[in-house]
Amino acid sequence: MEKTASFLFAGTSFNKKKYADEITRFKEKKETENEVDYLSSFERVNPGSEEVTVSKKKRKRKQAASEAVEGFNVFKSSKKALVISEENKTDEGEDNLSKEKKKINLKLEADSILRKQYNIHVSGNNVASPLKSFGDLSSVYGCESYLLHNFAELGFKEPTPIQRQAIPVLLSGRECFACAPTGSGKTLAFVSPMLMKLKHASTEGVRAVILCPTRELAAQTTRECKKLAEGNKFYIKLLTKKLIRSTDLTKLRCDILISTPLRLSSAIKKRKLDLSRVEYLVLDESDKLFELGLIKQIDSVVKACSNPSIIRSLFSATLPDSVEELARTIMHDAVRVIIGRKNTASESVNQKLVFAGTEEGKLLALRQSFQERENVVNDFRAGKTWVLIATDVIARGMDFKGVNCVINYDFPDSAAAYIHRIGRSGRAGRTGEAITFYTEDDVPFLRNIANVMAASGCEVPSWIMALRKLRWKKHRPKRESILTIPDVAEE
Ligand SMILES: Nc1ncnc2c1ncn2[C@@H]1O[C@H](COP(=O)(O)OP(=O)(O)OP(=O)(O)O)[C@@H](O)[C@H]1O
Repeated sequence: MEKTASFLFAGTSFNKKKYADEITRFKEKKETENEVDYLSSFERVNPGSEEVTVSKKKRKRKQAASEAVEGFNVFKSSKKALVISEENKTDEGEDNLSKEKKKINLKLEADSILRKQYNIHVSGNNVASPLKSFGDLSSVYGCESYLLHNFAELGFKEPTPIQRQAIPVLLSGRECFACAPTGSGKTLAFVSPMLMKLKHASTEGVRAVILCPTRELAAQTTRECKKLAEGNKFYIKLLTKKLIRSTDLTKLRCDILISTPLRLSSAIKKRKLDLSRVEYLVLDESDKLFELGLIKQIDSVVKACSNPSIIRSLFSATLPDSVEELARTIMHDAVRVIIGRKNTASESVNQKLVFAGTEEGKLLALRQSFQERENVVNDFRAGKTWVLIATDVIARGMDFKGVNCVINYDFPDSAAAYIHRIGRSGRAGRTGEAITFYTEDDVPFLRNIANVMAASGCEVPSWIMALRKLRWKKHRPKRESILTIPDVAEE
């Protein structure tokens, strides 16, 4: 396993003279336009200063990344690239060579068009072609019919953009960093290639591991895996306390094991769970998993998955540069897949900011937002909508189909927290709404949310955009216990 930090973009030298026309075309769409970097820029603010600084290293890497856009470097540095050897310099050889070259160019062009159509941005060498349809899975990759049947049963007609690109990348045996909006079908994007590659049920040991930051998400992912694997006898297991107590983990036979980092790392340590045969490791909501509290456990899982040909992948709707840098130290020749603009909120969520003034004002504003919204009340009465009062524990990954509005009662702690919270609505192509209450205490941090809103096309008052960007600080509201039933005296 390599330990350098830069192999993702290694070998991306580029003949600028030769591809001058293409460079001009691609320059119109610089990498910086594709990535909204507020997540990383917050982390790069010098402590004690309010100015955002962009390091030289970052600029250099961005430059390298922008040169690794769809196709050109692929052609240039591909192992399959055409090398005119002495033997090939015969007429016949050159003829074959130019035919082959033409074929490759046509394929690259078709890939490029498809990626543009679905807002897919890739970096890396020899990136597999995006899927034109789910049908490509059987015609190109020999997918068994049960999986396509399951897609149809679940009502999935077309692959979503992340599925179009991440599935072929993983099927071609490459490691992958993937960043795509909330609710855009990332689960299927990492589960399907696993099912296709694992083919038949395990006879011994654990073959694939999916790590999720919360127990609720791990349970949901297990359900999704089982739905997709229906018709094939895979052993898909959620690592629960019960499983740990009732099973000899040294003999666990499992195709896909889903767990939270703490549970898995303790099973490795205390119950001698062997992960040396694991062929696939997915870190879902990877930026959360790479946060300080979990990093030790992730490290022990990554170490335990010692199979040298393991394929690791990272999926999230938010992927700060710091996480990519860290992940790059463990990943090999990874492909980076970004859908739309990196670290942006889902465009199908209509986001609003509501000034509530004070803590008490928030409760009033909450009540008002329901009194004003007759339809919502009617829908609620009819059981069409429901209210879920939640903390950040279910802010990530949870897929509740009926949720059409998220209210951020307390201001989120980070842009990532905001993006994931509001992403509980507006999923799988449906529209949603997000309302964020803010008080006087929150005003210094408003600009951070406003940036996310503006980047996903929502209107933001110009005075908010004129505020200074500030490093995000945790500032928990201080309040008495609250009642959702109005006081009689208030009426
Ligand atoms: N190809 C598809 N066509 C239609 N719906 C799909 C497709 N793939 C997945 N879905 C549905 O989209 C919804 C969201 O998928 P999923 O939970 O995987 O999103 P996600 O990208 O992981 O979101 P988050 O970042 O919030 O975790 C699910 O209800 C899933 O069943």
